[in-house]
Amino acid sequence: MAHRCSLIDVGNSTLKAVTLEVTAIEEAVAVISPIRAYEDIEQWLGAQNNDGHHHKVWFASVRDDPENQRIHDFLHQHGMLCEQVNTSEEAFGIKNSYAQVSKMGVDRWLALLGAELLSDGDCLVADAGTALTVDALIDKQHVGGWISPGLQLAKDAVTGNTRRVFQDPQAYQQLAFGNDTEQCLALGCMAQLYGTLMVATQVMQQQQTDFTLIISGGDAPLIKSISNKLPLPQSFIYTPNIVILGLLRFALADHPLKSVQKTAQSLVI
Ligand SMILES: Nc1ncnc2c1ncn2[C@@H]1O[C@H](COP(=O)(O)OP(=O)(O)OP(=O)(O)O)[C@@H](O)[C@H]1O
Ligand SMILES: CC(C)(CO)[C@@H](O)C(=O)NCCC(=O)O
Repeated sequence: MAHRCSLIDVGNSTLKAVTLEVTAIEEAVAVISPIRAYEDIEQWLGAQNNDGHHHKVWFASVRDDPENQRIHDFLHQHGMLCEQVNTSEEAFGIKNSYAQVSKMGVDRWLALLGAELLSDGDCLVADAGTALTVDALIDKQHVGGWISPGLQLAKDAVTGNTRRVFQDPQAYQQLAFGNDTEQCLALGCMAQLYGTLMVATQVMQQQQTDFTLIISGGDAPLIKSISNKLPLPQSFIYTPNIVILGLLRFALADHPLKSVQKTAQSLVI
């Protein structure tokens, strides 16, 4: 019999949530109404749960406990089972490199676990969200990573600490020099984002030549739009939300890896 489960990724700026219909026969999964706004989560969860069927929620968050507790309390009040996923030393055969694993953001850990659903071999996982994180995975071992400002944060850092630099909301999809303030700032911060990816690729190449670069997060479409101008590895993949794919592994932990990979490829959120 089919049952439902929901996956919730509480990021620094936005929340992403999706409900899956899991069928026992084909182990296929259908997506139901994804959302992005933290304020909408209670109404959304209420709507997912109104058929009275068994409903489990897999939840990961990089926010503070009071914000997480609010979601836990709501789920508890509505009789929904909730499993919070945290960063660990090892999961699904993938090993963490942190000496203190609890310090690593669960979004980075889930990105590494999700990467295996898109690429069978070694990979460099970039999540271009509020922060830009890059993490390297070789032979199922997390080698290490970087945390740097995301595109919007980088622009805010400059305008927040200067008097005469301003930004506009326009997306500049080019690798070029600018000719006015807003354009110089936008193109400069984009170049910083691309530069981080290019240097990460070079550092990875010192250890492994055959790997896939996976680019995810809210700014992945912008990076994709000029990827033909970047010296990136031969093999690269764009995916909207790799953190949700990490959660999918836990939700479908008893399904064969191949069918979870198939689900991951059809999961657009
Ligand atoms: N519809 C959108 N809503 C919010 N941000 C968007 C949207 N489309 C693109 N962006 C870009 O995505 C970035 C935020 O990415 P994302 O939504 O992945 O962040 P997040 O999950 O809150 O952050 P993080 O992954 O660091 O926790 C912003 O810097 C912005 O430039
Ligand atoms: C780096 C961010 C902010 C990226 O979302 C998150 O993963 C986080 O809060 N990390 C904690 C520090 C660490 O990962 O080492």
